[in-house]
Amino acid sequence: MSAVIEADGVHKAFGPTTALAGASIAVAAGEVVAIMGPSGSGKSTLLHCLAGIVRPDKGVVKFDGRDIGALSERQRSALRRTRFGFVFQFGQLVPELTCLENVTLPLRLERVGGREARRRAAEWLDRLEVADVAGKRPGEVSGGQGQRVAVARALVTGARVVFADEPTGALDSLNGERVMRLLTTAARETGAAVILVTHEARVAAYADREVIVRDGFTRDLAEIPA
Ligand SMILES: Nc1ncnc2c1ncn2[C@@H]1O[C@H](COP(=O)(O)OP(=O)(O)OP(=O)(O)O)[C@@H](O)[C@H]1O
Repeated sequence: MSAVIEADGVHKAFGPTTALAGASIAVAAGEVVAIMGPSGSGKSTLLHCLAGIVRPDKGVVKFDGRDIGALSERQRSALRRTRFGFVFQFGQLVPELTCLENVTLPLRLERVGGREARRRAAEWLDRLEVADVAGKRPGEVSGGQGQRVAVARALVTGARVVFADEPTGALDSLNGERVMRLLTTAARETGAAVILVTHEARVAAYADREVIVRDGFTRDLAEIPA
């Protein structure tokens, strides 16, 4: 498998707390991987290391075969903006902007012209079945609609990797499943890899593979004897 993103032997401590103690993972283009494990086991820290938000104390993170630890902060920030998409538990949409404007934002940051950015954003809202909320502000839409707008924003730039940290954590099961169905379908169509942190087996069921983090170590579920 040729990985689009991978971590090898990643260690990270916050003061006296060891969050990761040798975590490794490799995810291919178009693959959806669920990271599961007990609370405090290091799942979010692993996601943040893969996304170049947190710098590991030891170990390597590679995107497209390149060590992202060797990049400057500015280069890593450009990588996050242009190649990575993010969906968190609470959409983190900009409340003052309409849903359409929220989705155009990453394109405008890349200097895509206004008309083209609006066209592409509208297309993504449509794919995520939220075209009808384009003109509304995030405070005027439901939790499920807001998360679908957040998924559109994550994918609109042609992200190669989508990082989703408990993307359905604040939703009821029906809305959670709809978000997962649309996210995974869109990712498989575009060839984006999805790294999904979740507590819920029902959500992880949308992934191709599960990786378990326990006490800062990773284990591929396929490697654990039944
Ligand atoms: N910025 C930080 N400063 C100090 N300690 C931190 C920080 N981030 C994480 N930790 C600690 O590192 C460990 C792993 O945290 P992390 O958030 O990665 O776990 P998690 O598996 O995502 O947990 P949860 O499922 O509860 O969200 C925990 O003991 C946590 O308290």
